[in-house]
Amino acid sequence: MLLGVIADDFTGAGDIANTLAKGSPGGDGGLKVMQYMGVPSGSADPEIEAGVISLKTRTIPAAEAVTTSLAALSWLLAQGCRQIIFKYCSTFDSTPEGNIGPVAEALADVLNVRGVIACPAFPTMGRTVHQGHLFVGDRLLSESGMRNHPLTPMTDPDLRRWLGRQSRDPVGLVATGTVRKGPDAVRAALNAAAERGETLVIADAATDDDLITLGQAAADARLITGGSGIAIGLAANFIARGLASGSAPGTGAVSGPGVVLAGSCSGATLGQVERHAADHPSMAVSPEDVMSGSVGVDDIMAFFRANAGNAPLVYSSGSPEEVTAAQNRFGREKLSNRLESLFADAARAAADAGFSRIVVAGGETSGAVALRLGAGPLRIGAEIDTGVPILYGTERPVALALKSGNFGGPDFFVKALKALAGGAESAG
Ligand SMILES: Nc1ncnc2c1ncn2[C@@H]1O[C@H](COP(=O)(O)OP(=O)(O)OP(=O)(O)O)[C@@H](O)[C@H]1O
Ligand SMILES: O=C(O)[C@@H](O)C(=O)CO
Repeated sequence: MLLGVIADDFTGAGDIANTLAKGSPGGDGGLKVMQYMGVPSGSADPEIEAGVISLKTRTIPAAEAVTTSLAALSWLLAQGCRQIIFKYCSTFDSTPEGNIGPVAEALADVLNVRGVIACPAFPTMGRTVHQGHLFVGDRLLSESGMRNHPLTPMTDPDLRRWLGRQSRDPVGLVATGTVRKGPDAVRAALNAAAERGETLVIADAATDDDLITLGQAAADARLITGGSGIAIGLAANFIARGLASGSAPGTGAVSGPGVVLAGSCSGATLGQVERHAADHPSMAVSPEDVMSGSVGVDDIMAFFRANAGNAPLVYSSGSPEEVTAAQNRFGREKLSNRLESLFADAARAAADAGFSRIVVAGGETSGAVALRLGAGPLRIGAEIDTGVPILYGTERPVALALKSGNFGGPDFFVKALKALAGGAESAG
């Protein structure tokens, strides 16, 4: 294994696994990638060139996130990784307590590095960094839908300031002017930042070319942190050095019926739920239903069975106002845990009953589902929509699409179900 990724959520893990499997735009192919569910216990298949460990550490207490991420680091180093990426969200999802700063600094301490790139940019999805400020499309992060996120409301677009609140050491900046001078200038700026005692350094990037420059500058870096965009140029580094030969994402098809589970309340998911529910069977699960226990796995399974073949959707997604009201009533963590467990149990019961294509919306929700499914490490297939690959179970015959909240076009659920069936005509 050449490259190891520690991802703070499951959909983000799939996102970067997809980038590494595809390789650089117009390049010589990607790496052989496997996505692991949590820190694996045994050794990796020696064929695997990039191992992506999916953790669910984005919103847990910072100390626990650090411990789990360090365990992931040890496993990856034991597999021979020369380079480690800490993958977080392209919208920098975190709180003033963490977990990006504490985890990144702990990894840097173990690897004994300073002047580490921190770059969430993902220009294809409209996430760009200018003078250390994160934009979503043409709005500052704090003016995007992310300000209403149920778990990590992003209220400050100044990444140096936001990361500074979570970090022990001062946070640096490599701005566009330097990035556009090329990899040598970036390397020099990172070295200077390290000299000043800056462990983490926000790097500007507004285009894929900027990210490729950062990737070239980081060819020998032991640690890089960022969104999936930061990996765009990395497969090419290993291929250019003759360490990897360049390969294509895997293929496959799974034939059983499909289901869709949406626990994300992000803008894109709300639109996808509305669109899908307009012409497919759908079941809304409200926070009240879940907390009172009036709706459980048996009800969801009865709904799936009654609608097998018609792409049934179960969702809890609500508007920002509904989410806030429910959180105030039941407590944020308690409600999230109950909703996530219900979706996880429902997905497991569905897979046990032969529903072998499972589409999930939401990173936390996907994490809960994937851990409960027991599908083993996931093979990376073709990209369904930007940042969302098909994932094939290696220990049970299921195919998954784990979608980040704000990813995917309005018809994503149908598109994904068809893709999981190997490009079938109908979604059911
Ligand atoms: N109606 C609701 N009210 C309050 N919380 C909800 C509701 N529906 C879902 N949730 C919780 O909100 C959280 C949504 O997070 P999740 O990561 O799944 O989606 P997301 O944040 O949109 O996706 P991503 O992290 O990929 O951007 C989950 O913990 C989920 O259980
Ligand atoms: O970076 C992104 O936007 C996604 O991979 C993600 O992590 C959302 O949860």
